[in-house]
Amino acid sequence: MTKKKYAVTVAGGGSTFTPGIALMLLEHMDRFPIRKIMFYDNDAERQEVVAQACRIYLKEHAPEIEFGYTTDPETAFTDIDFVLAHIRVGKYAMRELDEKIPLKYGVLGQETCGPGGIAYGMRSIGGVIEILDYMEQYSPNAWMLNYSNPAAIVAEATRRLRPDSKILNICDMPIDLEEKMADMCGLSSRKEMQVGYYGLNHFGWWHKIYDNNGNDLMPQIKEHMKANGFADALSDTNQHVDESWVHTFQKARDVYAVDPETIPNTYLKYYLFPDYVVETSDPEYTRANEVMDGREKFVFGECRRIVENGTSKGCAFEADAHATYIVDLACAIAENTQERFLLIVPNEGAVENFDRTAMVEIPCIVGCNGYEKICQGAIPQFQKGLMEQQVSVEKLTVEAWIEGSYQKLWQALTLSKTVPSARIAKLILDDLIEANKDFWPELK
Ligand SMILES: NC(=O)c1ccc[n+]([C@@H]2O[C@H](COP(=O)([O-])OP(=O)(O)OC[C@H]3O[C@@H](n4cnc5c(N)ncnc54)[C@H](O)[C@@H]3O)[C@@H](O)[C@H]2O)c1
Ligand SMILES: O=P(O)(O)OC[C@H]1O[C@H](O[C@H]2[C@H](O)[C@@H](O)[C@@H](O)O[C@@H]2CO)[C@H](O)[C@@H](O)[C@@H]1O
Ligand SMILES: [Mn+2]
Repeated sequence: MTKKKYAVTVAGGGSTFTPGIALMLLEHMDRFPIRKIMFYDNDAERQEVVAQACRIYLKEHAPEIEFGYTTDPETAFTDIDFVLAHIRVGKYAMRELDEKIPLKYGVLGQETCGPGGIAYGMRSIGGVIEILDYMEQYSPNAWMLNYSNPAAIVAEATRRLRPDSKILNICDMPIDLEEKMADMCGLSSRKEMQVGYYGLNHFGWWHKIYDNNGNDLMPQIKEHMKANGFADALSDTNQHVDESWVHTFQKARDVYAVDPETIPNTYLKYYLFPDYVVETSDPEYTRANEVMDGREKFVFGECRRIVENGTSKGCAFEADAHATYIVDLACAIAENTQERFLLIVPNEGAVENFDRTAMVEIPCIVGCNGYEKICQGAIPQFQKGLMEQQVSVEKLTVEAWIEGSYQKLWQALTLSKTVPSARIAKLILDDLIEANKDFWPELK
């Protein structure tokens, strides 16, 4: 029997991740056959560069795949099976402001955490909902696999505004960290482990890790965490080589020390050590600058070279190894594989002693009808306390966006563990409003 072939739209066609994901899709055609790839972006000029290069690559490596790119929603979303969504509303220029504005007031500046994450959330909600609506209008049976950030706020917004939509919100940070933990245990892949995990996106903990024979791997992993955090297991791929990421993996040792019973997500450093993050930040040169000078220059330079040469031969692009989870997830839906993934889903009792309406990141089993949650039981007081504060920040942000409420956004910023007072929260908020006037709803 011939296997069904799928049509995929990449939303955020001009993303720095698009070439790596396109190459990765080609590498996995044996298990996820593709008949059409379409790129969609609302920045025609930016997308053009990436798309022209990918067109050449695809023609040379998979000419049987129909390829197109567009800024027209109907063309982008008609006759498709999956939307892979990685948009960045406001692009790096706004990420830079998200990071630099809080630093002016001695508060950390980060893409998805603290005030920067809240500001980015206020921009992303509308963009992601718009794409979801296009997908439902033109391909009502399609699924959206969303990894546009800040995933926690985007997921809460989709829960509130589009509760019945076919969208799975997922993050690749736990995947990367699980690969590192598998490496610490001498396993060749995270797929040789079964994990228990609970939290919010970029705010969670592993509480159980077994190998496929049921042996407890936590003692071994804890030894590594105690000594060097995740730094013992730096990936041998070319990802995360930037110094700032290496520091993050090392700093996980101190984050782990706060609760040695669990293994923390690296993002907890922003909430548990915000003073350290501020002290080690350069307010003139943040991660956005690093990415613009590094990944963005590299990707766009390489795309332009392919177009100039008229061939992709000798190009430096590689399939994004970490992104294979996207194919795993698409296959789980398309072929009912019932594979386990950490997804960001409505709690509804899966974390027993936590807000039922929270969007939690927990293991789920995925098949053709969506996901089933795996209960994680009751969580300890420390994690519960932190999560209650952070989930309230995320919920208030979404409420502020829906209601156009200045008051609620001020409360969200004030409640963030990264912000010292309501006074500082207000100063940051007023600067963010000015910077985001082209993107946020008007706040009253
Ligand atoms: N969840 C995860 O684990 C994970 C991992 C990596 C990256 N990401 C996310 O992927 C996204 C892309 O990251 P990047 O660094 O490549 O950014 P990028 O700026 O290079 O690409 C984003 C693209 O989205 C486009 N865009 C913005 N708003 C849009 C809209 N409303 N409709 C259509 N297109 C729109 C931009 O024009 C741009 O081309 C970000 O949201 C990032 O945070 C998530
Ligand atoms: O600062 P950036 O733009 O380099 O990265 C921010 C993103 O970091 C995480 O994603 C990593 C991922 O963990 C890794 O496996 C690989 O694919 O690179 C990604 C980007 O560096 C995080 O999960 C994302 O949400 C962030 O956007
Ligand atoms: Mn993430």
